[in-house]
Amino acid sequence: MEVEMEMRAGEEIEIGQDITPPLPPLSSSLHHSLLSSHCSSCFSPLPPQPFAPLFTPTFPNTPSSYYCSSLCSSADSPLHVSSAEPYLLLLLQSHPSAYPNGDSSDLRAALRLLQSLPSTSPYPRLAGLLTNRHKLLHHHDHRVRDGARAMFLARKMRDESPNFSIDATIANVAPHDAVLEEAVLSLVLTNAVEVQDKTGRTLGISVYGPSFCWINHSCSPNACYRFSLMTPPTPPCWPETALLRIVPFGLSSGRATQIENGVCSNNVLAKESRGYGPRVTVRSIKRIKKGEEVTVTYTDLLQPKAMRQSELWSRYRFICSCTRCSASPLTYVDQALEEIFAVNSSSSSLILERNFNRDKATQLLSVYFDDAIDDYLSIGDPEFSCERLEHAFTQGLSDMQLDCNGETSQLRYWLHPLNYLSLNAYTTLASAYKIRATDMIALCSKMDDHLLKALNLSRTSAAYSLLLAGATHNLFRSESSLIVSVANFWTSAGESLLTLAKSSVWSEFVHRDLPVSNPCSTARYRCPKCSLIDKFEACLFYGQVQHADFDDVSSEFIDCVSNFTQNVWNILALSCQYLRLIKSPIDFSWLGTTKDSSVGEVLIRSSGTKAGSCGTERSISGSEAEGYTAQVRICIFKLGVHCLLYGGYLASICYGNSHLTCYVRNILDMEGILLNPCHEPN
Ligand SMILES: C[S@@+](CC[C@H](N)C(=O)[O-])C[C@H]1O[C@@H](n2cnc3c(N)ncnc32)[C@H](O)[C@@H]1O
Repeated sequence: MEVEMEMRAGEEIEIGQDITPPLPPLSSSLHHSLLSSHCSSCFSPLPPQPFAPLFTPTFPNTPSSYYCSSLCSSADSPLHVSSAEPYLLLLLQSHPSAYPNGDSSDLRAALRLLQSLPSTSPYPRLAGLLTNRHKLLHHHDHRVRDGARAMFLARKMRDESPNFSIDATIANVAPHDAVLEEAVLSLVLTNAVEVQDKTGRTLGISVYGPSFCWINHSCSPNACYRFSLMTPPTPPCWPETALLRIVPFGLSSGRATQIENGVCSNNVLAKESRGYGPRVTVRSIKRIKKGEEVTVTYTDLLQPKAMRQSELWSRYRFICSCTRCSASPLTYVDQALEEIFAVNSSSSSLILERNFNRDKATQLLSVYFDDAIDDYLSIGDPEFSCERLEHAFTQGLSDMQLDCNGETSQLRYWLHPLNYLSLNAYTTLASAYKIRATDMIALCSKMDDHLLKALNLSRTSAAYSLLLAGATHNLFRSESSLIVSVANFWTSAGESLLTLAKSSVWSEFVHRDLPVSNPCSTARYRCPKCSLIDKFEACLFYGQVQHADFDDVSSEFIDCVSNFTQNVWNILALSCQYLRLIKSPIDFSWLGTTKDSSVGEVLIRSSGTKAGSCGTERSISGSEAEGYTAQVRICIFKLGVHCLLYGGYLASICYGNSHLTCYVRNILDMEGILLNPCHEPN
C-alpha cells in the first residue's frame, strides 16, 4: 500500500516563526541561461575571472559550470564531472532535438541526484521522496521519456569516454534502458522548487530532503519558505542545531500514522545532502496548532481557482481539494479574481448582461492582456503597452455572441478591478510608467513641459503601485495566506511614492511655481496616529513580530493610509482615465459585492463609449499643475513611509529579518526615520 506523506506541526506555532532550520539541498542546478553568469555551486553572480571546474572534461564551445571561488570549484567540480553533466551539456548543444522541452536544469539536477543516491529500486520512492513516475509518464510522456533518454545517453558517454561517438550512442538506446533515469527525473519534477535570489529572480532549482519535500500544497497555506545562498564550507546545521518543529505523518487508506524515521532519518539526510548550495527555511504565515498539517503553495495564489487547478494538474497530476478550492460557492477572493462584466452594446442603451459565456470572455480578455504584457516584457515599448492595457480597462473588449434565438448580438467585456488580469496589468503599468518617466527625464535638461510630463508619469506609476497593493490587501483580508504578495506590493508602493515625493523634477517645479518645504529634510518623522514605526523597529530588534499585535497594526495602518489616500488619490490618478474611475485604491466598498452590478455600472457608465476617449494621458492643463502643492507632496511622502513600514512589517513575518526587511529599513534609514541598525543575513 502506497503511503502519502505529509508534515504536521509538532508543537503550537505562532505566526511569523521559522519552523525548520535552513535545510541544505540534496541536489541543485542553475538554470541553463545562467550557467556562464552565476556560480554553479552557491548560485551567486560570477566575478569577472570565474573559476573553471577542477577536472576534465570540458568541451570547447559548450556551456559548462563556472565558480565564484576555488572553494566552490573544489566542492562542486567532482559531482559536476562524475554526474555526467558535461556530457549532457555537450549532447544538448550538438543535438538540441534530444530534449526539445526547454531548460536543462531538471535533467542536470536529476543527474546529480542519481550520482549521489545509493542505487536502489526506482519505485515508488527514492531516498524517501515520491517519484510519481507512473503518473507523470502516463500524461507527460515526452518530457520524462526524452529527458530520461538524454540523461541515459550522457551517462553512457561518460562511461565510454574518451571513445564515445554521440551518434552511435544515440542509435544504441533501447526503449526501456532509462527506467532509473525516468524515476529520478520524475522525482525532480515532483519535488524540485525554484530558487530565487533577493530580488525574486529565479536562479535555478533545488531538491531537498523529506523535511521539506513531504510538505504538501494548499491554496490557503499556513507556511512559506525562503532561500539563503551558502558558499562552501558551511557549518552543518543539522541535526546539531535542529529547529525542526514539524513531524512526518504517513497517510495510508485515510489513516494517519506517525512514520518512523527509518524511511529517511535525519542522519541519513545529513549524509546525503551537500553542505553548500541554496538552503531553504520554512516559516509560518498563520498560527498553526499542534498536529495540524503544515502546507506551502506550489502555485501562484493570486490566480483564480481554474488556473491554479490546471497548473497543479499539468505539473503534478493532482486535483487540489484544499478548503479554498472546495468552497461552494467560490470564496470571495476566487470570485473577485475571475470577475468579468459584460454589456450588450447592440441595444441602444448599455445593459449589464447576466448570461454570457464566461469562459469565452475570460479567454478573449486573457489573450489580449497577456499579449500586451508579453509585448512590454519582450519588445519593451512601454507607451504602446500602457495604451493597449488602459484601452481595454476603460473601453472593454467587443465580441459577437449567438443568442438562443440564433441571432447575433454584440457584447463588450470589462475586467473587475480585482480580477487577476487587472492585478497583473497594474504591475506592468507601474513598471511601464516608471520607465517612461525615466526616459522622459533623460530627454530634457531644464525645466519645461517635459519635466512636468515626467512627473505626471511617475505619479501614474506610483498610483498603479498603490492600486496593486490596495487591491491585493482587499483580497488578503479574506485570504491571509496572500501575506507574501501583499508584503512585496506594499513595499513597492511605498518605494514608488517616496521616490515621487522626493523627485528632483518635482523640486524644480515646486521651487519655481509652488514652493514647498522639503519633506525629506524634516527631522525624524513619526506618525502621531499609529505605532507602525515602533512595531517595525521591534521586529528588527527581536527578529520577529509580536503576534498579539498583528491585527491592531494592520487596522492602524489602514486607517492612516485611508486618510492620506483620501487627500491625494485624485491627484495621483489625475493623468489617467482608468485610475480616475477607481474611487479609492484602499477602501473598495465602492465596488459593492461581486454579486451586485454596482462596480460594472461604475466602470461602464463612467468610461462611456465616446469615440476618442481612450484611457491614455490627458494633455497637461493648468489645473493639473495646481495639484502639485506642498501639502500634497508631504502627504505622498507620509503615505510612502507608511506603506514601506507596513511592507517591512509583513516581510518580517514572511521572511524574518531577511533582505526585504533590511531593504525597507535601509530606505527608511536614509530618510532619518529609524533608529536601529540592521544586520543583513546571508
Ligand atoms: C513534494 S511532494 C509532497 C509530499 C508527498 N505527499 C509525498 O507523499 O511524498 C508533491 C506530491 O505530493 C502530492 N500532493 C501534494 N499536495 C497535494 C494536495 N494538496 N493534494 C493532493 N496531492 C498532493 C502530489 O502527488 C504531489 O506530486
